[in-house]
Amino acid sequence: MLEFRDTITTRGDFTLRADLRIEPGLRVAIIGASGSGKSTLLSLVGGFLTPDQGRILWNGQDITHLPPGERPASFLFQDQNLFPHLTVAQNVGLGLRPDLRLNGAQQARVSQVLDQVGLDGMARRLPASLSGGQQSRVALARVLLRARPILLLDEPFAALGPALKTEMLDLLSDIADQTGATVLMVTHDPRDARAFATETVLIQDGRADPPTPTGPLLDHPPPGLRAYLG
Ligand SMILES: Nc1ncnc2c1ncn2[C@@H]1O[C@H](COP(=O)(O)OP(=O)(O)OP(=O)(O)O)[C@@H](O)[C@H]1O
Repeated sequence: MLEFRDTITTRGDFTLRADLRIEPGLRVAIIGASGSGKSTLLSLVGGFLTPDQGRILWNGQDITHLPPGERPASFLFQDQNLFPHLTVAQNVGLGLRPDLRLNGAQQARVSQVLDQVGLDGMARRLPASLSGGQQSRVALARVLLRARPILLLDEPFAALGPALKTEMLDLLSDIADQTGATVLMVTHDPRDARAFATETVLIQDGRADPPTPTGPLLDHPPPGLRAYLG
């Protein structure tokens, strides 16, 4: 279980408070207006930010001050953080060893996850020679390989068209099923939240609310969310 215990985080004039729990294996959407603190919440889990007060726990362990590399989390950004000078296989292999000295078994595992995300035959290509959807698949293959218990996604597929986005969300669901990961996904699109997330954390007025079931929240949004959804 992921817990925010009375955290208070300030960034300039902005303050975000969070006191909530997320059950293991849950898929959660993070929604809220622009600038409400969605990326801030993810950064607190990923270790890129530390709260001024309060604690963050994973399965009872205090991770508040752990550096990002020691957190139980993988991060997927919109730009997919691929290295342009590395091949598809190397970009994925980074998930296992940052120095890319993979042994035979590790190389075989890279091929296996590339197959799983539909990129067989593309191992030696460079990211620039791939479509946007294929680049997303490379990033997902790396996530699959790392198999961290928490997956943090900051609008990962916002640049893709609707059909491709649905395809990627389905693939992400499969990966979450396979790894049993707890997934926190920032999205501006309520359809993504409905399609992917069992529960949703709403951020408004400087506070991240505990997760509530996505369907009822979007069917009967509180006034602030209704204004945001339009
Ligand atoms: N490095 C920073 N220094 C000062 N203030 C910051 C910094 N980064 C973010 N902020 C402020 O923190 C607040 C929350 O930012 P955050 O990026 O978490 O919002 P968001 O909900 O993810 O926004 P968006 O939907 O536009 O991406 C904003 O008011 C922003 O101006």
